[in-house]
Amino acid sequence: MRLVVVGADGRMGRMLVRAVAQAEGCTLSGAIEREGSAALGQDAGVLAGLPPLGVPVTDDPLTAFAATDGVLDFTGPAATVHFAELAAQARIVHVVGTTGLSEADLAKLRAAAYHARIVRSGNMSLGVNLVADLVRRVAAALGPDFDIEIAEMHHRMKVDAPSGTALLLGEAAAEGRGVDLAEVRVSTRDGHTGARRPGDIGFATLRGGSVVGDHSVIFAGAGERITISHHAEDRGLFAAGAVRAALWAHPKPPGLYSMTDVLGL
Ligand SMILES: NC(=O)C1=CN([C@@H]2O[C@H](COP(=O)(O)OP(=O)(O)OC[C@H]3O[C@@H](n4cnc5c(N)ncnc54)[C@H](OP(=O)(O)O)[C@@H]3O)[C@@H](O)[C@H]2O)C=CC1
Ligand SMILES: O=C(O)C1=N[C@H](C(=O)O)C[C@H](O)C1
Repeated sequence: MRLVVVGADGRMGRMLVRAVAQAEGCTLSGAIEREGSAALGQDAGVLAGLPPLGVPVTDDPLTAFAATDGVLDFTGPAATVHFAELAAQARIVHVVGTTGLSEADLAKLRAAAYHARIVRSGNMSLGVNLVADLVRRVAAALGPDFDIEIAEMHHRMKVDAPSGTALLLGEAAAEGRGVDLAEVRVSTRDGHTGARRPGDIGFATLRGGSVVGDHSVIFAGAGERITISHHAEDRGLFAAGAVRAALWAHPKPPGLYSMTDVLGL
């Protein structure tokens, strides 16, 4: 399968280039960065710390998408919406790891999925998706007597909050409880907040250093507390998941899929 990496000079972009180069059955057919990027013209393999792959970074996604089977996209919301339109026109696979997408962005992805095969997840690792399944079942089993709080910590350069993974875990908890996350989500607390509203799902965001991704879902009851945690130690996890998602989606009909579909959970 031919794959293009967009945002090829980013933290995840470089990991994706490595994962594609090392995956059986995949070749890197293009590497994209934005206009004016210092990475333009450089070999994507060399940028990723590999021997040259003969794939220079360009700012021309249209040409790259016309000669590929799929695109791996861990960039930013505006770029991802743009790439989704181009991937739909080219009828290719679009793996979206980008987080911080708004409801309007998601609606555009849903529209693009009439023509493209899109796999989107706030976290592409097997471990987090297994944890989400566990959280859904624990939330259903414990019921509303247990308060649910989700804590996350990421590196100092992360720009969106709560993390995509925290929201994915929140969705799982809400689903287990049979409620809509939007109705019960509390993302900030500051000042005289009053007592906790029963049924709320709270989020706490920490940022600092080089943390790849830590998440904990806390079920706090009267006299006992259950904590389910995941610690990502290497971004290679997410890149491997993205390549797996692209290979999985290649023969599928157009649609919007998740890692739960890819992993068969
Ligand atoms: N779902 C998952 O499993 C994971 C998701 N993520 C998400 O992936 C995203 C990227 O994270 P990370 O790699 O750390 O961020 P980086 O900022 O390191 O990388 C993003 C890259 O995309 C580039 N980019 C942005 N806009 C465009 C554009 N229009 N055209 C081409 N390139 C563009 C950026 O260039 P420039 O610097 O010039 O803006 C940058 O090189 C985030 O949303 C993050 O939350 C991260 C890890 C795992
Ligand atoms: O920005 C990151 O780094 C990460 N983003 C994703 C998220 O928002 O959950 C996944 C992972 O935790 C790393």
